[in-house]
Amino acid sequence: MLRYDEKTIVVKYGGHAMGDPELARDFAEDITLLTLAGINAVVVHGGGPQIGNMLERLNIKSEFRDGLRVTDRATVEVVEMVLAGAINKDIVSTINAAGGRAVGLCGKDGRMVLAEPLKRTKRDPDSNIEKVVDLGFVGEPVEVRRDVLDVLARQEIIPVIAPVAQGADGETYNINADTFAGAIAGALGATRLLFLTDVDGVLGPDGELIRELTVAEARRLMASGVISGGMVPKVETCIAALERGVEGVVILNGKTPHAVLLELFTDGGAGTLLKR
Ligand SMILES: Nc1ncnc2c1ncn2[C@@H]1O[C@H](COP(=O)(O)OP(=O)(O)O)[C@@H](O)[C@H]1O
Ligand SMILES: CC(=O)N[C@@H](CCC(=O)OP(=O)(O)O)C(=O)O
Repeated sequence: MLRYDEKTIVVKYGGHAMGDPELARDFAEDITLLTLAGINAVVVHGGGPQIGNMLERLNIKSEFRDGLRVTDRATVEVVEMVLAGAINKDIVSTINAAGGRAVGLCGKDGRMVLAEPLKRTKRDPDSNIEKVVDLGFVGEPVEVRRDVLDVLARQEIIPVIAPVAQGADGETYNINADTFAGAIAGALGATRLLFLTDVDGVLGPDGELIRELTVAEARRLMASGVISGGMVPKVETCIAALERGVEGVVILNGKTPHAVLLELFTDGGAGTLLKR
């Protein structure tokens, strides 16, 4: 349940939670209401399935490794077009229609987020040597400047942010939206970080919803493969956010009408609450 002194809430709106116009209106109304109530609501969105559709229409093959899209130059162009273009403006329009004032941004705007190429290594099972996994233009946020968001918050303008950012090398990087949302929440000192996805939360080995999950349990479920695919970067981000001091980190179903208000204003909340 939301406390009176909580001011900044970051909501990650996943690509799988989008698509239904009625649910999109509910989401926009929830975000607008939070802002009217004096809360700085910040939206970070994804769009993985929508990028996939566009790549398919353009006949560009795409593959994921451990939940991240391998991103070559042609792919990053499409990623920026779909995320910072179509999806970002769609969410801005829906919030504006609900009576809020939204501004669409990506990490490049105002040099909000500086990206570095993601360095990920994996142990080769045959040789037992750590090898660098090359994901191309996949980035990680290494610096976040909050001043652009502070200016907007003072005017009660809702930032809607696409997870695309520039590197010091001037290149455009594709950042996993969960990771990006975690970095924004950390920089803002947000008290809550909500992940809206297409499942009720983290599901256990028998498909049951886990209402509360400690960091140690989450790590066990990732190691055993119960948590896999796109849920991995989400849970890893939750753990990092908890370590950075974000108090409430929740994964919930964005396909539930008014999921955000339900989570914040009912006793039991919804979805999976991650705890230290
Ligand atoms: N243990 C798990 N519990 C819930 N979902 C899981 C689990 N393991 C893997 N997943 C997958 O993770 C998906 C959510 O991640 P993702 O597809 O990246 O969503 P989003 O687009 O919202 O970020 C679920 O739809 C499900 O297929
Ligand atoms: C590096 C990487 O994988 N980037 C993601 C960015 C979008 C995203 O994360 O969208 P969802 O939240 O809807 O999954 C991608 O290209 O799909």
